[in-house]
Amino acid sequence: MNSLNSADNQVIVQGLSVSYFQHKKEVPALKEVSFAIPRGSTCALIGPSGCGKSSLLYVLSGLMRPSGGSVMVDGETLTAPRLSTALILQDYGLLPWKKVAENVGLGLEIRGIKREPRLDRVKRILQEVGLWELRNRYPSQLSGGQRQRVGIARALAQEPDLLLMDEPFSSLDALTRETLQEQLLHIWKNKRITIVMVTHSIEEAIYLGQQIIVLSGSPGRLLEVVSNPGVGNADYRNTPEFHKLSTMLRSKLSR
Ligand SMILES: Nc1ncnc2c1ncn2[C@@H]1O[C@H](COP(=O)(O)OP(=O)(O)OP(=O)(O)O)[C@@H](O)[C@H]1O
Repeated sequence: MNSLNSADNQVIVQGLSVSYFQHKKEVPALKEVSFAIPRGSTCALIGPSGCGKSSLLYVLSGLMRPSGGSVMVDGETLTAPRLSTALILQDYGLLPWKKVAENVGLGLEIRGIKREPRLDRVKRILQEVGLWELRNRYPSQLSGGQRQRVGIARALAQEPDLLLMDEPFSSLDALTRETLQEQLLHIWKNKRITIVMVTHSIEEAIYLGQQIIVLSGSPGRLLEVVSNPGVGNADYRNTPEFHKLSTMLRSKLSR
């Protein structure tokens, strides 16, 4: 694991605990978790259902406050959402009454970016993710994979330096999922933004996460930070290294 204090880290999580309150009773979701995420790297969060992966992502987004410990992003303690952090939720959060291009430009509109530069940026992003032809469709007229790409395009339109994704490809069929995983790697290689994703899939975590944060069962504690330098290598899925990691993570999570 890289040093928690290194200036190369964009995100530093230290002694982080998260609790919910139900009927005035504290329900711990995460307990004293510490790790760091280097700038421009990819990180996958895995662990059993209910171990606090989504809660951790919400805290990293600044939308949820921890009950203990701290999160630093770019050297500053996070106390509110940052403009350059984008969060993609499981249902993509698209507005059904707005067309693809309007959905992608939504965040920019909310931030008061003028029509002309906004439309320029939306066009560029839609072309980048191969959605320009579909710009006038409504979300209901798209496939699940296309909808997910609109969600990604909307996040990229913000020009984030930190992209947080909660199980981004979980509802997609295997082939569409692999295509989008490739596309995400392509975006990451071009833009070198920091990407943190929650996933239930061990294979997805290995394919996409240069660092894999493994959490134990509820309340989630840090079990291990696995370094995975093969991410982005050609044909990584078919390498012995990939299969070895997959066996290792499977055995860790089944204990
Ligand atoms: N709003 C809430 N109120 C009370 N408890 C909650 C709330 N949201 C989540 N929890 C609890 O906190 C714990 C962590 O939930 P979280 O959704 O972060 O886990 P997760 O690892 O993302 O789960 P999954 O893999 O099933 O999506 C769970 O025990 C869950 O029941």
